[in-house]
This record gives sequence, structure tokens and C-alpha cells, in this order.
Amino acid sequence: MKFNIAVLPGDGIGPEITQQSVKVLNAIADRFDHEFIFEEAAVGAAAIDQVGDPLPESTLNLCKRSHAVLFGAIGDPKYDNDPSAKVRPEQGLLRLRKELGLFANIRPVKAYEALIENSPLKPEIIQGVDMVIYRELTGGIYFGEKSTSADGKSASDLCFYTVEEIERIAHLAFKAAGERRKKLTLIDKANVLETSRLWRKTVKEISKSYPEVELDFLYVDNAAMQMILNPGQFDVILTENMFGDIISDEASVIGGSIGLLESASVGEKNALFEPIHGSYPQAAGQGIANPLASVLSAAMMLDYFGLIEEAKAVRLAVDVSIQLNVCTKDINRDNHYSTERVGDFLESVISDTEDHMINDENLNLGQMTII
Ligand SMILES: NC(=O)c1ccc[n+]([C@@H]2O[C@H](COP(=O)([O-])OP(=O)(O)OC[C@H]3O[C@@H](n4cnc5c(N)ncnc54)[C@H](O)[C@@H]3O)[C@@H](O)[C@H]2O)c1
Ligand SMILES: CC(C)[C@H](C(=O)O)[C@@H](O)C(=O)O
Ligand SMILES: [Mg+2]
Repeated sequence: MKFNIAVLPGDGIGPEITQQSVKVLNAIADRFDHEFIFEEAAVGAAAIDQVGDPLPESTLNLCKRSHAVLFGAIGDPKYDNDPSAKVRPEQGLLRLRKELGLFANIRPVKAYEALIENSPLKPEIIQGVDMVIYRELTGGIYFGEKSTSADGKSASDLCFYTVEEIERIAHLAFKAAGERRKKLTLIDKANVLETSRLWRKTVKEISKSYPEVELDFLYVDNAAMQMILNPGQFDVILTENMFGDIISDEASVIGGSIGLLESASVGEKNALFEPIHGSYPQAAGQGIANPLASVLSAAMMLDYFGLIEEAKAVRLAVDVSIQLNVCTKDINRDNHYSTERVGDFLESVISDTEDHMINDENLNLGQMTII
């Protein structure tokens, strides 16, 4: 089959990790006889440097006419350290999500058996953890009205949600829960926030259509604690934009590195696949960034295309690299491999039929339900 993929490498480690995913996707295309046509475009600080806009029209148009977008990361310290900057790399990503209507960001989190000792959390706490976070991505405080007073002494960000915005992602999360362990936890702050009360009311109503799914609620402050105390209790988490951003970075500690956490951002017409981490500017160009979050995001893209066997082949290669410790230094502290060597290894596993002596029992090749 033939697919057009827009590649937006972005800033910092974005280009080097994305390059490994393209390598892996090319290996998949060769092995399974597909045609993936990659077209690259600038976004973030790189695009500001080139044309003064973090999301140039040409980049947006490319994304709109492609079957999917492979996104690296954006962000640069020169903007992070300048609160008064009017144009910022992050605006490129936020506008892209909004323009493409990517209302649901799906972030799976699991503890890899072979990495169980890597997490700062105790093995008995993280063993078997397997959850997926459904983060609302185009609403809430990120997109509400913003203002700063003329004297610069006060500022405001409005948190705004409509029932429709809550319903459409809630349906996706309930459906996913129905295909998993049938438990959905809504994380909110309904003891304080009106928007959270609207989430609770709406989600309770929707739950009547999914009687097989057990619904529970957690306040976000308690949820942050439960994520560390007892993450095994979570199956599907549903939450609003900002809580989802924060909770998922916290959850990445379970897997041992944020460099392992993939995501899919989906809407009615478009889909974008991105690691949950940022541009990790300290590591840019050093070959130490973990490419697996990006590669696993590419596997989610293959699931989205309906290429289930192909997605499994990518996940198998990732599992092999983890089991054999062909990993970057965030998870292999003694004898680490460079970003590029990990990509080369994945490519060789996919292209090869060679037996890599892995323990099949530990492989988790489950298909991700994207939409
Ligand atoms: N989706 C995105 O593009 C995205 C997401 C988060 C942050 N950002 C931007 O990235 C910049 C840096 O932000 P930050 O430092 O808060 O977050 P970050 O995710 O870039 O890095 C935080 C830490 O996570 C670890 N890390 C991140 N990616 C890794 C990888 N692939 N391999 C190994 N370790 C990895 C590193 O220890 C790093 O110090 C900022 O400009 C921020 O706005 C962008
Ligand atoms: C860079 C930033 C706008 C972004 C977000 O907050 O959504 C990032 O943290 C993420 O998780 O993708
Ligand atoms: Mg984030």
C-alpha cells in the first residue's frame, strides 16, 4: 500500500530521533512491500529561524494533504528563557493540533519486564503496569482566552470546555477500555473547577452507554500520588489537556525513561504521531537521545494505517533491542549505544529473519486501538 507521510523533525533531538523512525518505516516498507513517501517540512524554532513562523502555511498544507504526520519535537532554550518572546516554537505544535483537529492524544504507558530495575520505583510497584492515557488535546486552559494587563502586573488563561469536546474523547476512551481491562478513571479537579464538574457530569452520562466499563473518578492531586503508589490500578485514564500533559510525564517514570513513551494524536480527518518528550536541547546532536518513543509512535501510525502485522514487527524489534540492551544511555547506563546505532539495529531486526535469542514470553506486541 502507498502512504504519504509528512515528517516534521523540529528542534533539538527531534531530527535525530525522527531519522531513526524513518529508517524503521523504510525497513517495514521493504519487507512488507509498501510505499511510504516521506516529505519533510520545518516546524518550531527551526521554522522561526527559516521564515519567522513556527508553523509555516506550507508545513500545515503538507500535513493536511498527507495520510499522517510523524512529528519529532519542538522547543529551544532561547525561547524558554525569554518569557516576553512573542513568537514561540510551542505555538507551532499547538496550532498544528488545533488546525488538524487532533482532539485525542493517546499515550500508552507500560513497564517493560527487561527494564523493571531501571525505574526508580520498586519492581513490585510497577510490575505488569499497562495503562493508556487519553488526554484531551485541543481545548482547556491551553486554548482559552489569554491576556496580560497593560501594566504587565497580571495575566489570565481561561480554562474552557464544551460538552461536545468532552463527549468525543470520552467515547474513544470508553471504547478503548471496553477492549482492555474495562476500567476507566476520569482524572479531574471537580472539587474546585467548574470545567471539571462538567467533565464529571458528561462522562457519567456517557458511561450509561458502556455498562461493561467500570468508571471511577480521581482528583488530580490524588491521581499524581496514586501514579507512584499504585500505578497497577489504572487501565484507561481520561483527562483534560493540562492534567494529561503533567500526569503522563509522571507516568513515564514507570517505564524507566520518558524516551520510551510514544503517542498518537488523532482527530476526525488527521493523525499525528509524536513522542511525549520534548526537544531535550542539552542532548541535541550528541547521539544520546533515545529514539524508541519516536519509533513506537511510528508503530502506532502503522496501526492507524491498518498495517497490524507491520506495527507488530516494529514493536518486536523494539522489544528485541530492549531485551538485548541495545539501548541509549537513559536505559543502558554501562554500555550504551548511540541514537543512530539503535536505529540501525532496529532496521536490521526488521530486515532480517535472524533469530535474536529473545524470550518470547516477555514480548508485549498488543495492537494499539487508535480510533
Ligand atoms: N511535544 C514536544 O515537542 C514537546 C514536549 C515537551 C517539551 N517540549 C519543549 O522541549 C524543550 C525542553 O523541555 P523539557 O526539558 O522540559 O522536556 P524534555 O522532554 O525535552 O526533557 C526532559 C528530560 O527528559 C529526558 N528526555 C527527554 N527526551 C529524551 C529522550 N528521547 N531520550 C532520553 N531522555 C530524554 C532528559 O533527561 C531531559 O532532560 C522546551 O522548549 C519545551 O517547551 C516540547
Ligand atoms: C510543548 C508543549 C506545548 C506540549 C504540551 O504541553 O502539550 C508538550 O509538553 C507535550 O506533552 O506534547
Ligand atoms: Mg508534555
